[in-house]
Amino acid sequence: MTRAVVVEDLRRVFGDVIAVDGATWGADTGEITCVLGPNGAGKTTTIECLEGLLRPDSGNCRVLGVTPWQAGAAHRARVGVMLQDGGLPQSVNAGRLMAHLARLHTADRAAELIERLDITPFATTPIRRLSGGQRQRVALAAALVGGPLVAFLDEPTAGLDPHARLEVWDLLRDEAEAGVGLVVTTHSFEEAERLAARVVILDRGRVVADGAPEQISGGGRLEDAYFSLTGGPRDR
Ligand SMILES: Nc1ncnc2c1ncn2[C@@H]1O[C@H](COP(=O)(O)OP(=O)(O)OP(=O)(O)O)[C@@H](O)[C@H]1O
Repeated sequence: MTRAVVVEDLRRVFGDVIAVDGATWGADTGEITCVLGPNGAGKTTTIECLEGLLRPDSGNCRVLGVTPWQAGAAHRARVGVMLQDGGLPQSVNAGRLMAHLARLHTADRAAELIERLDITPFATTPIRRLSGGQRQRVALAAALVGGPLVAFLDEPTAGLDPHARLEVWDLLRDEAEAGVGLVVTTHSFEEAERLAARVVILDRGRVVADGAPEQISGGGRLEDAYFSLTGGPRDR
């Protein structure tokens, strides 16, 4: 079976900084893979290679069997992307944006996602006027509106209030159950423990753990395993 996402011996440097240093891991459809790691561990750089926004210096990436930076429009329509800073146009409102994005895809989930993510109360407000959490919800809806087979979500619950976070977790579980492969970067152990079938921990550009959360934590807390694998807060 072709894996939804394959990262093979990936390496990407920026000048003197080695952002990703020979990382190998993968993710499957129908489940959530959470990618954790300290600031600067190489999570966003890896995800940007998988989205086709960056080319690695060496190694390989495949998404749905395709090399992302060589992929055409048909591939891009099957892949949802939520960037860390939202990457949203600022002067349109969420309702217009969702209607516009829906027209670019054959699937149209705009109305369903607006309802599900409780966007209606601010759907006519220009995006630049929205709160950080409201903008996050719009960015997530925009990533899922075309009904992707794989979605890359960079810290989708960062800055969300507890209610919105639970709504997003429910939505992501339902997406996975419907067969979507979700790759979610996060700094939340709770999020990884609650959502992930698989957890990948990066540290200094390398994979230091890859497996089911309970496998990595050995039946204890994921947080403890994370600190022991990444050196712990006092050692950094
Ligand atoms: N365009 C760039 N130019 C120079 N350095 C970069 C660039 N992009 C990333 N880096 C560096 O590469 C390293 C990895 O960054 P990356 O954003 O991938 O980390 P991250 O794991 O996503 O971190 P965070 O948890 O803070 O989002 C960092 O040291 C960062 O400063």
